Formats: sequence, structure tokens, C-alpha cells
Amino acid sequence: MCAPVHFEVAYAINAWMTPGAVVDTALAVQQWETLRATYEGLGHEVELLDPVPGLPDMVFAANGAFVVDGVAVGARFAHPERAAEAPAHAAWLEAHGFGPVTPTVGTHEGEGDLTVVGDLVLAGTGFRTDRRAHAEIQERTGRPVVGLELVDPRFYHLDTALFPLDDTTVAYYPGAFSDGSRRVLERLYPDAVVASEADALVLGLNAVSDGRHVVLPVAATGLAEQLRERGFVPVPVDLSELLKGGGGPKCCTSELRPRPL
Ligand SMILES: CN(C)C(=N)NCCC[C@H](N)C(=O)O
Repeated sequence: MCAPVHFEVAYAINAWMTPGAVVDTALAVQQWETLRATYEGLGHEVELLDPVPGLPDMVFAANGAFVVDGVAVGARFAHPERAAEAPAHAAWLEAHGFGPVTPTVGTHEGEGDLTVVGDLVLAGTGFRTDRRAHAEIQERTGRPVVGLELVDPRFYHLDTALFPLDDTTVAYYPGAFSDGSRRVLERLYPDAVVASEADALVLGLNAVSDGRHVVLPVAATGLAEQLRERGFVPVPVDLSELLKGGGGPKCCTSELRPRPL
């Protein structure tokens, strides 16, 4: 995680951002601290990346790299405004034993468009991630990559529209995906939790599950209820200030998946 001490909406690179939007940075930090404390309270260890002045989106730590089985693949951001975040992530990862960390040739924004469900990597494309990066990630991780096409600019990263619940299933909002990708999801995850548009529009799918607890935006009340009915424990958090940048709990969280023992 990376504290939002330099967070502001200085440019607009997604449909949620209005340049010059009034941001209460102190409140953003307070909300982010609550998220961090929530993870620690659930027993998860949190590592911190130093924020860099002039990189207001660095709080969205999920986007700087993709790590699975102890292998870290460096991001190549689609927008120049965020490009300098990638070397900061690479330096941290290399200093912590994940190196060498090099970016892909095609653009990809780490866990924004990449997630792991069991053996599979699910990979979004359509707005930020180049299909070439999907093939590179498969080569570099040795895990099968399933490409999913995003079609609605409000859901510009896969993690705005889908998250893994455990090793076997996911929650997702079908309206964010192309017809073919929806059929892929139905085939792979017939028992998925299907979220409503109302919950997707508060970035309810930008959630983090440890297989039992699901940390999700407080406004996603319908989704929380669906999760409860399925035996999960919803843990709502309020990140309203960071929503002005187009992010929620998952965006603030880069998962460092270790090498299997
Ligand atoms: C949930 N999402 C989409 C993330 N994984 N990251 C948020 C990135 C926000 C940043 N302003 C941008 O547009 O890149």
C-alpha cells in the first residue's frame, strides 16, 4: 500500500475523474489508514511503498506491478501521467527479493487488469492493457491467461468489474464485459456472484477477498447482502475521497503472492 499524502485530481484519465475536483487529502489519508488497519485487524501483513511527490495516483498501488508465485512483472502504464510509478514499484520489489522486475512491452497496469483465480490469471483489456501483455504475462508466469474484453469506460480496469472470491469463483458485473467475455465468465464460474449495476457504479467490485472476509466499498450494500447470503463476511470501508480518482479498496492494494512452498 502507498499512503495518499500527495493525492489530488490533477488530470483526468478515467471517467470518474474531474480535474480540479476538491479533494480533502487529510480525509483521504484517514480513510486509507482505516483500510490499512482493517487488513491488519484481519491478520494480513501490510508493506508500505514510499509516496513520491508529483504522482497523485500512486495511492492506487495495485497498478504498479503484478506478482504471482513470487514472480513480479513490472507495469507499463497506458498514460504518461502515471509512467513514473512503475520504476518506484520495481525498485521496492527488487529490494524485497522479487527482482529483477522489468516492464512488459505491451501496456498493462498490474492488478488493475490482472487477477488470479486458482491456477488461472484473468486479464482485462479494452482500455488500459494491450493484448500483447497477456501473452507476455503467460510466458513470464507460466500460468494460463484468460483474456476478458471490457466495453464500458466507467469500468476501465478489470478490478472495477470483477474480483476473485476464492480459488474457484468470482463476483462480477456482466454489463462491463463484451458478449463473448460474459459467456467465458458464465462457463468458468457458473456459481459466481453477479452484481447489480447499482453496486458496480459505487465501485463495489473493487474489493479484496481473503476467501472469507471481503473488504468492499461501504456503498455497495446490495453486494454485501449477496455475499453474506453466500457465507462470506463483508467488511465495508469508506474510501469516498479516493473514489474521486476512480479507485476503491482493491486499487489501493497490491497483493504480493509468494512462491509456493
Ligand atoms: C480500480 N482501479 C481502476 C484501479 N486499479 N486503479 C485506480 C486507478 C485510478 C487512476 N486515477 C487511473 O485512472 O489510473
